[in-house]
Amino acid sequence: MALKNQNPTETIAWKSLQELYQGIKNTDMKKLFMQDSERLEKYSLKHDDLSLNFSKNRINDDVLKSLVALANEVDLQDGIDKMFAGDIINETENRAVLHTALRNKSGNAVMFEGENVMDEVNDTLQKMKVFSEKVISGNHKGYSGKAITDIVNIGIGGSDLGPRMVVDALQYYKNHLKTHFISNIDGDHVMETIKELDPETTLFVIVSKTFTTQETLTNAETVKKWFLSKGATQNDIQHNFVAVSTNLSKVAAFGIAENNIFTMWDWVGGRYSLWSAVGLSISLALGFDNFDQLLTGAYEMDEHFKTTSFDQNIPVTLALVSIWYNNFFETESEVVIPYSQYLTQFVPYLQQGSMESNGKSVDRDGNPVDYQTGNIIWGNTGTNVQHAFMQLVHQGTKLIPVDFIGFRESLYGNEDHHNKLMSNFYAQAEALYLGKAKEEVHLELKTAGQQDKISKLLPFKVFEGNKPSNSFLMDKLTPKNLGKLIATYEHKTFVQGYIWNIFSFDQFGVELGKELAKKFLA
Ligand SMILES: O=P(O)(O)OC[C@H]1O[C@H](O)[C@H](O)[C@@H](O)[C@@H]1O
Repeated sequence: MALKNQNPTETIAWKSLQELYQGIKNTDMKKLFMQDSERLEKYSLKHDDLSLNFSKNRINDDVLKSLVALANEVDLQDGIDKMFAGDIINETENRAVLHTALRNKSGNAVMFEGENVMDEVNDTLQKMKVFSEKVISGNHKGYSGKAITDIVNIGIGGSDLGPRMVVDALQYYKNHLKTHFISNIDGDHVMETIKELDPETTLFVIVSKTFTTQETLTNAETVKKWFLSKGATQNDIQHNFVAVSTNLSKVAAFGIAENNIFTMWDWVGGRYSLWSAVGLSISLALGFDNFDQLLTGAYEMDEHFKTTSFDQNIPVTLALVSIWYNNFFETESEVVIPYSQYLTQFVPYLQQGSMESNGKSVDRDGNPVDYQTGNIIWGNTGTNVQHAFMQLVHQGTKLIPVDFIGFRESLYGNEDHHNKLMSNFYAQAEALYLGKAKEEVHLELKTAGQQDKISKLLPFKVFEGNKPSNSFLMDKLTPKNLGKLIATYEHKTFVQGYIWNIFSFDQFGVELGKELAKKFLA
């Protein structure tokens, strides 16, 4: 069944949010904290060791109630249920959206077109497990009989960003296999990556849902030529090349043996596909058990998302608060700052997930929307960003809500570093919230004996404050916690797209450039 079609701006809740916005837009959050001694506790949500503190936002109980009322008025629960049930909610492509089935650990069936998709999902997972174990143990040999030492993932977009990010984020858990990612059509990318590789001991994983993507096919052909030029034969391809795709005939035409194809399905969107065989590089690099833990974490977040009331629901709250700024404060972007160097690739990954999903300007009826949809997502890791772009967030003219992501423990246990890292994590949220008033700056300069400079320097040293942020905290960066975090943002994206009354699961906006590039090439 199709998703409901409801212009969010015509709801009663939207109107009351507009009124509430007028009342609260300039309210100092310090005042809100003073008025309610339980604010921090009330505006924090927990799921196992993951907590979300969203108290430093320009919201109060009335705003939250109206945001939840908005979700109810557009019948968000119906949308959630339809997604999990395998309804054709990707209507423009006539597809179900079932990435949640890929991590369904409940043991329950997920029916699509009269069949339980879990049978095929589990078969593919089993195939990934067996294959990964064979490669890791050295039992799977390259064409000349040597064990594999290097894995090269060739894919782009969702067939690159997810596996690349997870392998990088969880490198602490990695085995001896070296992993490389080739995505760009830029020939220097492929040449730079393969120059040190030994064709005898390298396994190429070609990942393309459609197997028609120009970048991936060009890179795969280049790599195949290189492989064949190094003394390998056509028949050797079966030992050193595998593919992940829905397009079995195209993969076969490339020369990859049927047994070396890992299937995926139309109901998995590219940007939601790391949980499928698209995650083969993850399972190879980290071992299948770690991949499975990633799935478990995502599954646990799915359960939370599906069954928790909206006012206690982490992805829903995150989405609603984001809509509050995007549509009422008219902020344009959100910055995401993980305090872990391991999460360097997290924002590029989120950018595709969020911006390719919700960068739409017609509603589910095909009419232009007259309100803002997809946010611009950007960011990088703390503390690096404090020495780069945070100046603009603290003192620039734009209001930019921030998501901070931190961990209570580091992986190597270096307390000195971790304490310093986390003191910065807390300090940034606090600085954005508190700011620094004129009086404070005045006193500071006076105490420093710089009275003569006060009149000149004071305005430059003032921090307006009252800038919003959410803070995520988890115990440690584990495969399971990463799975939860990714699923949280996936569901946030879904909720936003649902409320904005747009289709989040197509991406026609990428096509025009592709078509024109073909013309230019000709
Ligand atoms: O996996 P593929 O079919 O090669 O697609 C790779 C990527 O390219 C497309 O243009 C889309 O924008 C992405 O959503 C997709 O992930």
